[in-house]
Amino acid sequence: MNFFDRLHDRIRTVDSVVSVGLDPDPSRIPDHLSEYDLPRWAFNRRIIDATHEHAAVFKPNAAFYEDPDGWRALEETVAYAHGKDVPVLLDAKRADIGNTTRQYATLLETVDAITVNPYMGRDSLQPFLANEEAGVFVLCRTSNPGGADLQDLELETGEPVYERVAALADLWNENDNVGLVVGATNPDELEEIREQVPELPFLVPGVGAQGGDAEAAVEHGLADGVGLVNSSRGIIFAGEDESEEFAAAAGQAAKRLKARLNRYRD
Ligand SMILES: O=c1ccn([C@@H]2O[C@H](COP(=O)(O)O)[C@@H](O)[C@H]2O)c(=O)[nH]1
Repeated sequence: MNFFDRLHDRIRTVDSVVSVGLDPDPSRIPDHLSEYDLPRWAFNRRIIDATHEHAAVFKPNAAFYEDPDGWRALEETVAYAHGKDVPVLLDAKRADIGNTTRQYATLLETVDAITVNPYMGRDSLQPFLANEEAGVFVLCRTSNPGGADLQDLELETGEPVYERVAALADLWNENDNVGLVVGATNPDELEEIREQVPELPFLVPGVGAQGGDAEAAVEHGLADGVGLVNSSRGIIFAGEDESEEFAAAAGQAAKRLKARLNRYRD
């Protein structure tokens, strides 16, 4: 079954478009979890237990796992999320020349969807796009302030780079498996890009810790009800608590975000 069909079902089951970001910053993991072999996995397991009923997906960012223990923690995390029937979207922002990108695309044997970087063009994305079962989210207009440096540049046609990326992603969507990453910190661009590509689901990061616009994220992020609004630190570190209560705080934060976003869903 295609990723976006599975996502559609998951959104309906939990009545939620919340993407729970699993970014277990080692400097913020409660001290009492340091006694575990894999503290990041111990942390994630508790977060998953507390939040899964509000999660349309879990979104681990690869940056928090790129070391030997980290990859083990990620594997455990993905298997545990799948055990709770929650799809996993790896925020990896990959793509490279042919043989390298073919290797990157093997990540899709483990996770359900991935974020990719369009900077190197179509051939760098081909092995991801060819995977009909997986979701492929192309970075389009990112949530960080410096996203404007390149993405807002005007091409000779007058269109900004992010619009060209959206148009290309629409062309690349031959297997109905492509989405876009558009930040909630750019509500005008969100609206503009939604008008341009009405059928592509968006992953919208930037609500919560980055202060993005939750209403615009829902209003423009969803295509036929399918799309994701991500919060990472705003959920997983909601408690700032050294006791086991940190997980309960994360569960409450995920529930609150779900309710807030649902106010804007049709
Ligand atoms: O444009 C982008 C693309 C990706 N991200 C990632 O999403 C989360 C956001 O974390 P918060 O703690 O909710 O700010 C993180 O993994 C980013 O790398 C993004 O923020 N913006």
